[in-house]
Amino acid sequence: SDTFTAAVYEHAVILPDLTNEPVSPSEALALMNKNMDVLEGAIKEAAQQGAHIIVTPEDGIYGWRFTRESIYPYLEDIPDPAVNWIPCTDPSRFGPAPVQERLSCLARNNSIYVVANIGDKKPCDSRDPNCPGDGRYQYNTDVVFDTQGKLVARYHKYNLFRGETQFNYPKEAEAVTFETPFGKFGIFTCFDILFYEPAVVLVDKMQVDTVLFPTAWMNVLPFLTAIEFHSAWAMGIRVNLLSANTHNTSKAMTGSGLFTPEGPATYHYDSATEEGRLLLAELSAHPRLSPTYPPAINWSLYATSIRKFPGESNTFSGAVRRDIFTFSELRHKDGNYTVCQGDLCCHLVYQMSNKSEDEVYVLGAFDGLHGSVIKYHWQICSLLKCPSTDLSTCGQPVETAQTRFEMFSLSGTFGTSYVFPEVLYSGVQLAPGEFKVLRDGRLKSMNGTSKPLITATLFGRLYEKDQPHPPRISL
Ligand SMILES: NC(=O)CCCC[C@@H]1SC[C@@H]2NC(=O)N[C@@H]21
Repeated sequence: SDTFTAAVYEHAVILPDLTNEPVSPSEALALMNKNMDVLEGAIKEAAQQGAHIIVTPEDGIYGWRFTRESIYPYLEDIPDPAVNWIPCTDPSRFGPAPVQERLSCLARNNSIYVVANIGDKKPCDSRDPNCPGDGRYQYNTDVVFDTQGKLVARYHKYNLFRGETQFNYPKEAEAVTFETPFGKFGIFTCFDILFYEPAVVLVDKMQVDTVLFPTAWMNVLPFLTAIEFHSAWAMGIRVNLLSANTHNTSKAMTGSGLFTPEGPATYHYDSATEEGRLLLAELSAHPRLSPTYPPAINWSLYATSIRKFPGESNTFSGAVRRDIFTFSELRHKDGNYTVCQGDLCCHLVYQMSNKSEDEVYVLGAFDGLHGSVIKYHWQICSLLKCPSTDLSTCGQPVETAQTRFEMFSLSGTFGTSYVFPEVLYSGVQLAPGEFKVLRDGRLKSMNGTSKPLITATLFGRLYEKDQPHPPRISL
């Protein structure tokens, strides 16, 4: 098929009680069944509306707040899909697997691919020098069941986020793919999206059409809210991304969407209620063959071709969380500015619709390692609203703005082809169809911004300059 209908469900996960003591297997299953009751409603609704595939979130079946011991009753042995297994029709083939059985039956009975995130356990012993002291590996795992209920994909999360001490790192990054009548799919989870393996490998080497992305993403302004970064990643790397976030406002987790190389097909962001939300859209099954598939971008062409940048003036340093940016204030209603840091020079031409005395915008540049334990290299050019007129606040989070722009054009001398274009409007809203990226690397508004602007950012990743991960320790 040329197109298919995809669904994601942002699920307000029912959490386990806060305890370090392991619960019994039946108590664990009772909690997981409560979550699967809700997911069942979403899966049935999606199937009724014609969806071919539905993605549910990371941690969506058992939540979080676990130790290595307390998550154990929630885990199942998940076999390699090569065994050709339909848990719905042969539930005890590999020992007790009630969660896989229920997910498989939901897929089979509703004729829909079901994507879920659960925990895998693999026993090991002293013949394996890396075997953890408690005799098992535990993995944060995505599973996919096809329309017959067959297990067709199993992916062990490679880039665990801080605090996921209940899980082990897999030895190697797994590039998991599977074919469907509506394109080739790849899968990874949450923090993985910021790294080369397996995310970029799936797109550039394995040439998947669509990435399945269960996530539990805490929003971080100004550059890493879920909808902002995930839509930018789909556009920058030019693939479909089906992103299902967990919904938990106290942890700033919200923001799911169906993102395409051309922009968001649909998205959801709700920091006010505790409701889940089902999203559906019709997407191209083979986006690379679509007439609207965007061309490859030379991200530094325009900025390096400017014969002489307008001189840098009045720059100052400011922190975006722990990253020290070089900023320059946009002092006038229109103009052009250049700001440099390290090997990166950022160039902005802009015209504001209204310049309010109460609002300050800056152009910022950052070229360096981000992160404390895992250090990975960012190159960022950003047009950014400051929270107040006090310049020392620039870089701190801001959710609302009043200033619209007649135009902006942002470019930079990036040393990478992996640059993700972000535009975020007041109220943490995306700007579908309102900006484009030119082949020479300029991020341009098309007819001005329809809403006030929080940030327009080119977020570059220099994967080859990332510091090696600290040892992937097994406990
Ligand atoms: N479950 C996960 O793996 C969450 C990791 C992604 C969260 C991203 S990484 C950088 C930002 N910091 C956050 O707290 N959220 C963002």
